[in-house]
Amino acid sequence: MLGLSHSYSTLPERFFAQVLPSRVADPRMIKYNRQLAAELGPDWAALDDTQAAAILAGNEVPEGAKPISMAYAGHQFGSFVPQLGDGRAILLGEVVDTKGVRLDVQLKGAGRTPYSRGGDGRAALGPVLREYLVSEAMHAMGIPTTRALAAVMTGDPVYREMPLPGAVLTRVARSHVRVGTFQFFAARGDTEGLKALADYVIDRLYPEIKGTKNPSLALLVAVATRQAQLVAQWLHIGFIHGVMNTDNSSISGETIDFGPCAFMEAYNPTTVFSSIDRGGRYAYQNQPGIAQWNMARLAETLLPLIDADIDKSVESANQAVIAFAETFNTSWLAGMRRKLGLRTTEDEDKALIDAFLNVQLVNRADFTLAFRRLSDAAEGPEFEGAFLALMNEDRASAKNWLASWRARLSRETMSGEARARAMHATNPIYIPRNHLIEEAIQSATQGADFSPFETLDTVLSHPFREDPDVPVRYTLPAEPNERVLQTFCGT
Ligand SMILES: Nc1ncnc2c1ncn2[C@@H]1O[C@H](COP(=O)(O)OP(=O)(O)OP(=O)(O)O)[C@@H](O)[C@H]1O
Ligand SMILES: [Mg+2]
Repeated sequence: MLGLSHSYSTLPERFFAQVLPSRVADPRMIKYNRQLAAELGPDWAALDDTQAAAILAGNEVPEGAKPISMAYAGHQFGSFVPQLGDGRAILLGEVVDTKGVRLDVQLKGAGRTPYSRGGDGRAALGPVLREYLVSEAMHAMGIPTTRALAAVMTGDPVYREMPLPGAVLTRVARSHVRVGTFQFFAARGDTEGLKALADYVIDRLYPEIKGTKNPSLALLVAVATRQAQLVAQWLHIGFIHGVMNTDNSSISGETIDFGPCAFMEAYNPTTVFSSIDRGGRYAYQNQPGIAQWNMARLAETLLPLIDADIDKSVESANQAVIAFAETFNTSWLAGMRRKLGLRTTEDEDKALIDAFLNVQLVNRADFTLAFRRLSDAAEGPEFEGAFLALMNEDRASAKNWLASWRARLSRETMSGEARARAMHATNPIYIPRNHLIEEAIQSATQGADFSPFETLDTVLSHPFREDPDVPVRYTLPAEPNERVLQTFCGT
């Protein structure tokens, strides 16, 4: 008994399709996330790898499961597609975890569904490993995200440009409802459906809103707030989502869909990796604007629920969308102050931060290491060596900036040691660097060797604690010959 329950399938039938996972040839566990399994409950923790593989590859439908795929729509690269839905994802059910939080347990890559359109319903091993590693790394860095409970090999090939090993990822989320789920009903003029969906997510994700004067407006404000905070956190660690379509924008405010995501190394705000993002729509610096655009699309769907008077509705919704910018700016600035070791606030801090980013830009410095080695330097000027070694193009600019930073620090009361500790707890040393992920994927795909994946997963589980036993290459940007210039959408 895995304690599966089913709140989403109490919604009207048009919200989802009942569908069973397709059988696979030879399920084999790559990695069962036992820590997360324990959070789901003792029955999940008690599964051995073979039992878990059979269930999480979809071959054995556990007692109490009622598998469904969810309907949704979405704007993809700005164009509206009225009918998407889980084309390869199947929700086994929900579990109330040991902390009392209701979580979706969903198989991604579990076979065709009524929403598959032309697709095969499957996932290749590479994207499954990428999603596992990056989503768990995000979690370890304290960023709201879907989690990875398991990666299982199916024993069946999937055909992309070539045959590749197939795999299934088990994803755990506070909810898989997306902006695109609201759009699905709005596009059909289905106000009743919208109301039922809004009530559902308020009940499950935003219970504090229940009983307020205008719950639909409060919902918009709450989602926009979480999205603004989320994207600020992405920018703080150099994360580029890569495919911020409205169907990949979560109502719970979790990071979802790690298809073409990647981390920026040398700081450059125009960085793009995704092979399908040719216009750079989802570049690093565009992410807040795009998230706000996505919130405008959510706002449009909620208009009929906000006020019977459409003008009033538009006015309130507009304000909520405009407020996104302020929430984002506040979150971004607060996080950047933490990254610089500042506790107090001064008006010129934004300029100090921008100047630091500019020093990184002109020096083509690694964004992650620049902040980490600055954290080391917080102990005192004698620890500046490693920081300055990153600044090879215009070291004078880095030295000047350090002087202005130290002048700013002199107006704070924290000791250098305490500041270094605080900065080390917010500036990661280990991030999922693209070439390390690629290396893990290559050796798993080509040589069935999962040890680089295992090692990387372990290293990424302690992003803020530098471990002298971990080889230094896990902290370094790619060498020119290792550089990954593109990531490919995981379909
Ligand atoms: N191999 C596939 N077979 C069928 N449908 C697919 C496949 N890959 C993607 N899709 C569908 O195409 C749409 C957009 O794909 P996208 O890459 O955003 O999603 P995804 O990575 O499958 O899923 P998610 O957003 O759930 O992480 C979704 O409706 C998705 O279910
Ligand atoms: Mg998606």
